[in-house]
Amino acid sequence: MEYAQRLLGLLDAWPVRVVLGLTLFYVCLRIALLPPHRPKQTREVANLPGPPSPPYVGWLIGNMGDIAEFRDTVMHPDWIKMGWTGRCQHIFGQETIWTYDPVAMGSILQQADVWQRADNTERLLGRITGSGLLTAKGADHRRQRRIVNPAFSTNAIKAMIPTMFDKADLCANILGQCVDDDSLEHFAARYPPKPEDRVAGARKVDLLALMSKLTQDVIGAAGFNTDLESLRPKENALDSSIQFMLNTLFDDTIILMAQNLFWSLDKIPLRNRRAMKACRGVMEKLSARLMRDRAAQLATEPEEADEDKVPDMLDLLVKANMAEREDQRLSDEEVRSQLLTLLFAGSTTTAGTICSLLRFMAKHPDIQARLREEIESTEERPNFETLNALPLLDAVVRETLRLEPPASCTVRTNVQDTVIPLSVPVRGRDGTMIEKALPVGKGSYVFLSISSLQQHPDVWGPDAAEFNPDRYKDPTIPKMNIPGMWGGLAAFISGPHHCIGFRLALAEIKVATVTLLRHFSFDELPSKPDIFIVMNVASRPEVKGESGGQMPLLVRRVEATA
Ligand code: HEM
Repeated sequence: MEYAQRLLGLLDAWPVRVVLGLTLFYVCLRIALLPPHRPKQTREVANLPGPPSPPYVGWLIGNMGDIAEFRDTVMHPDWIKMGWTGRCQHIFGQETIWTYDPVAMGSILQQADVWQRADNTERLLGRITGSGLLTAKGADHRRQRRIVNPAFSTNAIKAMIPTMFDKADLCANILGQCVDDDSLEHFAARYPPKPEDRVAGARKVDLLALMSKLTQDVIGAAGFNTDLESLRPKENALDSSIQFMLNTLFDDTIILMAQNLFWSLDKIPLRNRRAMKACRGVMEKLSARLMRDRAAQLATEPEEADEDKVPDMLDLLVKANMAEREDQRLSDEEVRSQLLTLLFAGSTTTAGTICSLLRFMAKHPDIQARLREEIESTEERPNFETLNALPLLDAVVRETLRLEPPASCTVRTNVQDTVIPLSVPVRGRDGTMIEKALPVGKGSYVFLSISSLQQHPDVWGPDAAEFNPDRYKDPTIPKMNIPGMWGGLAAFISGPHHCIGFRLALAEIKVATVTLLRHFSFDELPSKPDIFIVMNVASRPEVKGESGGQMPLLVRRVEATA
């Protein structure tokens, strides 16, 4: 009794109260924020190699420190050395398995019914695009994909090439004005040039801004037969809302991740949340107008006039909206979401890739000169076949997508206990080898690191980290079978969710490169800003010390350099 009274007496001391209060708060927080589901951890997963969690705050922040430090490649180089498959910890004790073993990745991506997109990825994408292809699952996904597929066939892409050149020419005109004329300086660069970047006959230009406008207009014109008017040297609501959203999306990374894990935090009105809502509002208004106009047009068009016409994306979507058979029909909401998905997924990824490619050209003037020579050896507007027959252009696009893929990773979670096949054995924490298969419990998160696979020296040679388009002359490269759709790369992944727009993207990147390199040369800025790629919805270039996405390069007219 006396002992209990002495213990209670201790509560009068304020340090004891503070410690007890904090402990109680921590316990309540852990209970309130328990992740939605915890996978059953198998012995083999527990034994996977991986970085230790930091002391004291391990449960709270996991290995986020390492992840944040390497936002561009996503996987910390020290982790890569630990094994092709391993495990790390996200915030709030969320365990994540990583792999860049090509056999494991291929098997996971192929079994889309067992391995689905992770809820948190879907929730984030769903806020932007609604219930389109990027978020649909199972039978819904198969139905949506079947309906949209014809708009991405080789024939459909061939028919889009002239439109792509029209838009690329318009883009080149604006770029020309930016180079020649001070009046467009505000349009050309996000930040004014430093004194050393003011070079006669050349201009600092933010190519990300321009390429984003170009790729939006290409989707508008080629996919929806509509001028979205992003490529105008004036404010455009669609472009501004997309850029504002992308620039704010990862403002509060930890809170955003927490919101994606816990529904209870979803209502915090962060700036990025408001930006997402505003952007979705602009895109929805636009898609409602597109649907209304096309439905009216289809209703008045005589049926037989359609015979030779390759249907565009909007045709297919609006017709599916009117279809009588349920397995061929898309609801109003699904059509709207599909439009948002195509507009969004189709522009951010491709714009980033064109920027990366131009920067590689700026860093490697010798390759830029060789590529320009190849481009000048062909006609002004090469057709689909000729575009694909330019070997250096193909190798440069491949090398760009290898080193800076717009989606540097993707995450999957399994709906049942299963086994992941491995082609590269892993040494476990206890020193034993995990050889051919990794049993995993239902609800595991697996992080598929596209970048790590695409930059591994065992696959691409000792100079894997370097930009070297000539590596593809060696027929033994890549040295492993990569689970991908094109060029021996994983950039467009494989399986039922592989990128539906990969042919369109490749054609668009090539058309833009041919047009821009014919007329302009690209150099790094003399002030040598530290440009790095950050994870966003799609990877995005930024400059150290400056806010928002941008790709500033020094641009001059080719005639001026001759
Ligand atoms: C360089 C450009 C591009 C790259 C590297 C790229 C990459 C990818 C990747 C990796 C995925 C799989 C995402 C996942 O499941 O985790 C994907 C899906 C998708 N992409 Fe692309 N993409 C590009 C351009 C485009 C374009 C131009 C469009 C359309 C106009 C597009 C539309 C889509 C759609 C709709 C999906 C969802 C497919 C499904 O789940 O069935 N992408 N893309």
